[in-house]
Amino acid sequence: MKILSAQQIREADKQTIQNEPISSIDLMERAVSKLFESIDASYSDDSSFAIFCGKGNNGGDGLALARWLFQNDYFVQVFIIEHSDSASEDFKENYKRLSDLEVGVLHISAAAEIPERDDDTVLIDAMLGSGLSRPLEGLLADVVKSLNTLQNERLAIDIPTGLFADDNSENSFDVIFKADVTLTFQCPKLSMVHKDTAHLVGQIEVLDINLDEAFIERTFSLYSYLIPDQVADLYKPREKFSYKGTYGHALLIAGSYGSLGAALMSGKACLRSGAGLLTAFIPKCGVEIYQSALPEAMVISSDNEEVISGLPDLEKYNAVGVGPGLGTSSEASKTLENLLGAFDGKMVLDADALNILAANPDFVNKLSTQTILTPHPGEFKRLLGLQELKPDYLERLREFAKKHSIIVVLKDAITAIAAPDGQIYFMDYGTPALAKGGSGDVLTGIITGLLASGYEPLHATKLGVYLQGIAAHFASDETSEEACLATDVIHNLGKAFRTLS
Ligand SMILES: NC(=O)C1=CN([C@@H]2O[C@H](COP(=O)(O)OP(=O)(O)OC[C@H]3O[C@@H](n4cnc5c(N)ncnc54)[C@H](O)[C@@H]3O)[C@@H](O)[C@H]2O)[C@@H](O)CC1
Ligand SMILES: [K+]
Repeated sequence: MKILSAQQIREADKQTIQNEPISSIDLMERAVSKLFESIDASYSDDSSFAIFCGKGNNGGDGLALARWLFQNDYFVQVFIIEHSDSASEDFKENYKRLSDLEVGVLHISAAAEIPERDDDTVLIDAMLGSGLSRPLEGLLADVVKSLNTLQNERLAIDIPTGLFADDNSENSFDVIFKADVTLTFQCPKLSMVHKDTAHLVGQIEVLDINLDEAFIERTFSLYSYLIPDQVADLYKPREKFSYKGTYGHALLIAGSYGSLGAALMSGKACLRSGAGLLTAFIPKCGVEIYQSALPEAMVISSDNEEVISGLPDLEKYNAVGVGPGLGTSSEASKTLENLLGAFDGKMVLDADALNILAANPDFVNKLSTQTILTPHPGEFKRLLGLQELKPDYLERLREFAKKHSIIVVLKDAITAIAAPDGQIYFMDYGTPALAKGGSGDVLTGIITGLLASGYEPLHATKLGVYLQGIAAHFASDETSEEACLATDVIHNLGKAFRTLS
C-alpha cells in the first residue's frame, strides 16, 4: 500500500470527484460510512462519544459521523471548535443535516468552555486533518492540550489534529492530539510510521474509501506500508516432490564464549523458517552444547576455543547469516573481512557483525548486492557514524541502502526496510514482547532460513519481519508481553507461517 503525501491525497480526492464522478459531499458520506463501520464493530452499543470538530472537511467528517452514530442509537455530543469564522462547504452541509436531529451541539470559543464528561466517553478528534497548514496555536492548541490531559479513550479521524501528514521536523509535539487509535482514509501517512511521531497516532486502521485507483497507481511514492495480503503474496508453499536440497543449505556464523545462546536461537529460527540444512560455524567451546540443543544442525567449530576464527569452505552454502553473539574480537573481525571477500551470495549481517562493520568502514564496500543488514537504531547510528538519529533518518537510511546496493532493515516498533532502489517499506507487525535480548538473533535466523530456501533477498526480508512479528503476537497471547521469550517466538513460527497460506 503506497504512502501518499497530503498533497497527493488532495489530488486523489479531486481526481475521484472528477472521474468517478461523485460529489464531494457524497465522497465524505462514503468515507464516514467506513468510519462508522469500524467504530460500530469496535465499541459496545452503550458507548458514548464526544466529537470535537474543526470547521474544515475533517470537522465535516465529525459532524456526519455524529449523525451516523446518533441514528444507530449511540450517545453523541458534538463540540465545534470556533477556530475560524468561515467553514468548508461540506462542513456546512453536514451541520445542516445534523441540526435536523436531536444531537447536542456546543460551540467552543475557549478551552475552558468544554464541559466535564465521564471517563467512559470516547473522545473523537475531528478538528483538523490533512489540511493542517501550520503548527497549532491559540484556541486549537488550548483545546488539544486540555484534551491530552484527560484519561478517556481517544480516537482520531484521518490524522490526529496538529500532526502534519508528511514532515513534522518543525512541529511542536506537545500540541498534537494523542490518539489511541487513528482511523485514516485510503492510505497511511508518513508521520504515522516515522519513529518521532508514530507514538502519537496509536493503532492505525486504514479505511479504504475507494479513491481513484488509476490515479493512485500512477502516483509515485518512495514509501509503502505493507499489509498482510501483500506479504502473503510472496509466500511460496513447499513442493510435494522436493527434498532437503531443494530448500538450500544455510551457514550461520555466530557465537562466542558466553553468547552461544544467540547462535542457538538464530540456528533454531533458521531451521524453523524452512532451510533444508543448517551448518553452524561456532567457537570450539560451544560444539557439544550446540549439538545437544539443536541436533538438526551440523556444526563446524573454529580453531579458537572462545571466539570465531578462520572461515570454512563456503562453496556449498547458498545463504549465510553472520553476527549473533559473535563478539567483536580481532579474530571475528578477520573472519568477517574474509567472508565478505569470499562470498557474494545471499547474506544477513546482524549484531556484532554490524558493530565490526561500524568499526571498519572500508568493509562496507565489500558487501555483495545480495546483502541484508538488520540494525536496530543504535547499530544504525554507529554504522553511519551519527551521534543521533535526526528527523531525516529515513533519508539517511535510503541513501545508505542505495549507495551500497543492499537492503537495510531498521528494526523498531514499526520496522523500515530500505531497498537498493530507494524504496522504503514499513512493516507494522511489532509488539513490545520483542523488546528483549534474543529477538535480533531470531530475525537473523528467520531471514537466513528464508534465503537458503530460495527466496530472493527483498522477499525474504519482508516475509521474515512479518513472520517474527506475527509469531511474537501468538507467543505473547499465550505468555504475556512481559513473559514472552525469544524462544517462545521461535515456537510460534509455525502458526505464523500458517497465516500466509
Ligand atoms: N473529498 C475530500 O477531500 C475528503 C476529505 N476528507 C476529510 O477532509 C480532511 C481534509 O479537509 P480540509 O482540507 O478541509 O482540511 P482540514 O479539515 O484539516 O482543515 C482545513 C482548515 O483548517 C485551516 N487550518 C489549517 N491549519 C490550521 C491551524 N494550524 N490552525 C487553524 N486552522 C488551520 C485551513 O486553513 C482550512 O481552513 C481530511 O483529513 C479528511 O478528514 C474525507 O471526508 C474524505 C474525502
Ligand atoms: K483529526
